[in-house]
Amino acid sequence: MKTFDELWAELQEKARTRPAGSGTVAQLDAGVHAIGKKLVEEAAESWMAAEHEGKERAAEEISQLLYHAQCLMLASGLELDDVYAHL
Ligand SMILES: N=c1c2ncn([C@@H]3O[C@H](COP(=O)(O)OP(=O)(O)OP(=O)(O)O)[C@@H](O)[C@H]3O)c2ncn1[C@@H]1O[C@H](COP(=O)(O)O)[C@@H](O)[C@H]1O
Repeated sequence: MKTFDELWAELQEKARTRPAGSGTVAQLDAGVHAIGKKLVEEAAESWMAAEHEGKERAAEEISQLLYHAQCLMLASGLELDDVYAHL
């Protein structure tokens, strides 16, 4: 198990070191447009899971939504504080 902040630190490190086989590096290379499409897909899957598939599936899909949101932040050059400033 990891927290949102721990995942963010891990993804920043992946972006910096670009290890072979990293899905995050592949996402970043695919770019903002591709990541944005994935984010929307995960949002829809989160909605459907929450409405029809129960708490466990909803939690799983929302975790993927958060992951792709972090990828979009990295691809856009955003830091956590840039987002937190609007909360
Ligand atoms: N938390 C995640 C995570 N959540 C979702 N995903 C990606 O999102 C996909 C989920 O999409 P779907 O369920 O729609 O499955 P899919 O349609 O088969 O996915 P694709 O065909 O689009 O790859 C997964 O296949 C992963 O590629 C994640 N990929 C990585 N992480 C974590 O990110 C960290 C870095 O990962 P790497 O960069 O791969 O080392 C690690 O701690 C991982 O656990």
